[in-house]
Amino acid sequence: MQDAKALQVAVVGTGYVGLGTAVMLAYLGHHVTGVDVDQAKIDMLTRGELPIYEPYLDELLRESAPRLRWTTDYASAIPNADVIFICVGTPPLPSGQPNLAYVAEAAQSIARHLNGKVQVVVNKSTVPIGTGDWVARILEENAVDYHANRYLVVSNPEFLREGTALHDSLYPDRIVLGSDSPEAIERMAELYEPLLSQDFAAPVSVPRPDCYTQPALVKTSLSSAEMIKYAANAFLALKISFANEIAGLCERVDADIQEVTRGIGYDQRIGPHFLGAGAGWGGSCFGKDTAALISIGHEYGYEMPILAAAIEINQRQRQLVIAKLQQHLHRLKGKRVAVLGMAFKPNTDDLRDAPAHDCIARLIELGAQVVAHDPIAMPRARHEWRHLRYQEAESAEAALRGADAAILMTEWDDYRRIDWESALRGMRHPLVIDTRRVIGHFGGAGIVEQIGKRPASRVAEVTA
Ligand SMILES: NC(=O)C1=CN([C@@H]2O[C@H](COP(=O)(O)OP(=O)(O)OC[C@H]3O[C@@H](n4cnc5c(N)ncnc54)[C@H](O)[C@@H]3O)[C@@H](O)[C@H]2O)C=CC1
Ligand SMILES: O=C(O)[C@H]1O[C@H](OP(=O)(O)OP(=O)(O)OC[C@H]2O[C@@H](n3ccc(=O)[nH]c3=O)[C@H](O)[C@@H]2O)[C@H](O)[C@@H](O)[C@@H]1O
Repeated sequence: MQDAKALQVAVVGTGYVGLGTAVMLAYLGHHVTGVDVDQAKIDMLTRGELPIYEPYLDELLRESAPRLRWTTDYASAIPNADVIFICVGTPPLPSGQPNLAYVAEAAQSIARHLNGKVQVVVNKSTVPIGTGDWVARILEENAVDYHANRYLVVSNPEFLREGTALHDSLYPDRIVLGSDSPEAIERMAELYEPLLSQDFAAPVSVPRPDCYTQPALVKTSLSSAEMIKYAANAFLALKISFANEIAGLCERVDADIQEVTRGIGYDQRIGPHFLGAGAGWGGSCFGKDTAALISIGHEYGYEMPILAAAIEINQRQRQLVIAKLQQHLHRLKGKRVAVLGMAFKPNTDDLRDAPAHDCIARLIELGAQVVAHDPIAMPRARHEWRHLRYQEAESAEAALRGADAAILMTEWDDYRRIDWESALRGMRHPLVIDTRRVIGHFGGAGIVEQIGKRPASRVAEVTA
């Protein structure tokens, strides 16, 4: 716990972002009430159980428990709050625009319980530019006892990644505070003061990373902060798509994308991160946010061809996995294909827009028999992917046994520990499409094909 002035905080929405925010702020010493409309989620949290899998969340939740409370009742959370965070979902509509219905509902519910003293309402959800002003209007129209200049709106975008959410919350590169009210920015800086301080005492459960540097505090207008979030995600998605595009050419010109990205990554203007070629990006945000940015551009008659290309390349990567299987096996009908990894990335059980989903769906469409495994996400997939007819395997090795081919979709550490030479020997046809560069040097019998690798070493065919 830190020595900062403790503020009363309400966090509306207890998904990845809401939980990360609530637990981090409680650790900083603030008194936090998490509000959600999902009674089952609130019941779980009240019992000390977690609705999602996220490393370190359990430990930090327990460490901060005395300052955390969970409820579905806005009336018990909002009136006393100095700062109110909106962390509800903004999922994509078929048009590409984000669905702002949950933000609107949350803002209306908050408005009904504002108390007339100065309260800061913070948008942490990813929302189109202009939403902060729109939320301010909702507060104004729905506040029971409205006082001008009492409800200050701030955009404080979230940059956490699933799987490392607590590290990203406690040790961010930057904190962006966008508001047209200096008073609101001041209160937010007060809230984050412990994180910005040299003496920040890191929690035992989430140790400070070796490369830690103090976060930058970026103060901007409301609109710039909203734009920063979209621009950041779009740029990261773009980097990955760029690496994937170069990877395709590498395969054709006898180069290796991993060597190429290592070579360009040392250039400080480029940097080594987010150049991992493979099955492309997935998850709940890159697809949604690139589509949203394009749709915002459309509203202003402004085309964004780079983003459109990034999305197209990303879709192509998912198809590439199946194409590689077809190159080797020709017809997939009746073939048994092992799918290793279902979550969109390791260390999470989040399945939203996971590349594995589209690959499994396509394999089933082509008549293949799919046997899938994921160390953490299988129970969730049982429910969320019940429309897909695949079999579950109790282990990766069991999935591989007797398979005609395997596709490795998520780079879980468990898959690095597999004895690949022996696993390939147990397959009916020893072929693995390793989309995440999990399998290291391979000299056994079989074919390990990796994305963006020169053909000579891509096919390691050695007779046993
Ligand atoms: N998942 C991630 O890693 C990140 C997400 N974001 C953004 O943060 C926002 C939230 O994302 P997630 O946490 O993934 O969402 P989520 O879908 O996991 O959770 C949203 C929560 O809000 C609750 N909710 C919906 N309407 C409500 C209402 N009226 N009152 C109270 N609770 C309500 C839902 O029941 C749910 O528990 C989105 O805009 C997303 O783009 C930003 C950075 C990272
Ligand atoms: O707005 C959000 O929701 C978040 O979106 C991403 O975080 P997240 O989606 O949780 O995970 P990432 O680590 O960014 O991975 C996204 C996808 O890109 C893929 N990826 C990532 C890196 C890479 O080099 N190559 C690559 O294909 C991953 O496998 C995954 O499918 C951003 O990294 C966060 O900063 C942001 O807050």
